[in-house]
Amino acid sequence: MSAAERELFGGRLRWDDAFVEHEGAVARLRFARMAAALPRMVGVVMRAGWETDPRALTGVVVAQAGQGLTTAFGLVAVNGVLSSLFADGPTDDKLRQSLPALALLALVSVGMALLTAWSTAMSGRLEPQVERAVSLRYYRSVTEVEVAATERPEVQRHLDAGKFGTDSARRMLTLSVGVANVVIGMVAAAVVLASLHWALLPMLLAIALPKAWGAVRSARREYVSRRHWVDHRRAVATLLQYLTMPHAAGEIRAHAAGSLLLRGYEEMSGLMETEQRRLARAQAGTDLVAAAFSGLASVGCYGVLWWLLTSGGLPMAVGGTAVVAIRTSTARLTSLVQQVNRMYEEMLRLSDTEEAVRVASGHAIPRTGRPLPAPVREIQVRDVSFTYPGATVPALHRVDVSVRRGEVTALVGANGSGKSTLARILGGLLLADSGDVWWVGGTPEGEGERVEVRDAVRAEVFRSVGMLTQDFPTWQMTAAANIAVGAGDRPRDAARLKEAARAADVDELIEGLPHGWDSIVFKGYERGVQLSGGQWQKLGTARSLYRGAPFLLVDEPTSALDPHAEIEAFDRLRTLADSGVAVVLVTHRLAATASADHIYVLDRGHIAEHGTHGVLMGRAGGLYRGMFDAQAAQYGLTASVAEDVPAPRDGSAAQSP
Ligand SMILES: Nc1ncnc2c1ncn2[C@@H]1O[C@H](COP(=O)(O)OP(=O)(O)OP(=O)(O)O)[C@@H](O)[C@H]1O
Repeated sequence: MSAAERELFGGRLRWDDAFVEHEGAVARLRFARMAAALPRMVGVVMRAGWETDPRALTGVVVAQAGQGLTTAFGLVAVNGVLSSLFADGPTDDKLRQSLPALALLALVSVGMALLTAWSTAMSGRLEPQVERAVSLRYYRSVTEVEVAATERPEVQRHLDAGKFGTDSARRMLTLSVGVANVVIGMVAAAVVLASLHWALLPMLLAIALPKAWGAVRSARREYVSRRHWVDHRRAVATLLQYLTMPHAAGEIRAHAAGSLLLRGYEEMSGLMETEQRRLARAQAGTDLVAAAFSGLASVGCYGVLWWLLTSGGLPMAVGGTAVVAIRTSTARLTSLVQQVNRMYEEMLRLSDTEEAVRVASGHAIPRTGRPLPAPVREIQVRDVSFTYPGATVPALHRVDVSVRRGEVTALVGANGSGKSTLARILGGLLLADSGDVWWVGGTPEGEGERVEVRDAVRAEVFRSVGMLTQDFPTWQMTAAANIAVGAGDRPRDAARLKEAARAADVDELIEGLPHGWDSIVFKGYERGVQLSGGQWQKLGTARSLYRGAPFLLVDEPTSALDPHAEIEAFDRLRTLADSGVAVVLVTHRLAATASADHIYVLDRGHIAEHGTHGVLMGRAGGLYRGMFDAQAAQYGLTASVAEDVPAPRDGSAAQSP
């Protein structure tokens, strides 16, 4: 382990053997399993090819088969030429007799060139399509995985490992075509050889086997090494990424973080070089052993040929053809070994992608279920507990919360008390470990039918929720796209886009940008501009409003806004609630919660208090009052002044859970 590894990542970044074993990676490496998996993986690639461009795939297959046949004809022609030349008689006659076979040889060369060109054109057309098909399958299944499942390290590792196999599909196709080409050629040569003399075939195999063994052994060694070093490799790549990230540029210079990162890179990549050296040495050793056995087999092969010729078991012409076939087959073999070696590695990566798709579908968000009541009146969280995978303490413990349309519900509490987790439970992103989350229908006057979120059509749940998370994504796309991405399941509606931007007070800003709505809100692009933190937050709010959902979950929506903008933003949320939307507001700004209809105070995953602002302030020694007074004191307000904040709309009593 390097010093940088300890300093920056707290310890050794290597997958241990037990984990790799547990993941089944080593089991998958066994030769027999790999040999069995090869046709399946080639099948995956071929199926993707057939689904995207059947004509191109047919073209490739026909061209390959044609090349094999052409090779066989070539050897027959060589045999014909040699038989004519070795026959008794005057040289002129022998040459004349060999002319038809020579003409066939010329024809074979032309045919081979045409078929190679056709195969190149067809596989060039097919390869990118196969890569796209496999990538789409992988990324589609990854985006359908339950959020909670993505938090589990064993699922995350599978999904991560699968990423590397998407372009392997393309390379697998190229290699499959190459290998098929060589194999067909060799099979053709083998058939011709076997028909000349049965003993020639085992000789060819004896030359081939040691090289194949060496190739598989080296590929396997490299794969195991790559699995062990995957975290380390990712960490090194991250260090380099930081160096060029625009938002890290300031710290990299002002805090000299750049020197620290570069030192880390130098040390850690040095360690990887040591591993590369080890692999190269091991590979050289394996190659030597394989070459030695293959060489011995070649000597034996030519010895047998010699004996056959001298003992009269083989005519001279057939011996000549055999030498040509062995020479070309050995050249083909070298290319085969190189390609199989690469194919084996690509196959391992592709099988990681296949495994990721399988794991992802095992944790996919269900597509079916009960439809939500229409209209939904409120969400009732009942006795809900939730622990993040790998955590020892529950993030939520036996929580009861009701969120109604037409009201602002505030969630407050110390850092880590569970507010964001509760918001994600409300939004259907996380499913409770125990307890229920009911989506209740009806009108303000009366409760209707109810559906538990696990049984519901989740797509309908997502359609009913707009959300602005604390760390919402800032897409490197246009301002318009950054809002429209709030409803990726609908065609873009320009009028509603403008309306959402106006409601979030960001319309004038966008229209004033050099390229207006088409400005890319990321510097570095030709139409790129840089937005401030507060401007981004307004854009994020516009995105959640564009969703137009009856439930709006906003997590610290004003943390980057100036005081005036903040007051306006909270006023707008109030207006939105008055229009019938359920607004769930997660915030530390307690001045803003004063006008909320209901406030839940979380403490280490429990609901410690709930009620209106007025009532919670009436609880001497209460958590809410303590937090509010602490904030008021920062502004130099006395308790009596602080109590002058707007009164809640109703006078409901404080309730304790
Ligand atoms: N993805 C996660 N994986 C594991 N634990 C998590 C994850 N997200 C949050 N936690 C843990 O769950 C607890 C509740 O976190 P949560 O983000 O809900 O708190 P919060 O009240 O929103 O905090 P803050 O005010 O700091 O945003 C914390 O102990 C936190 O460390």
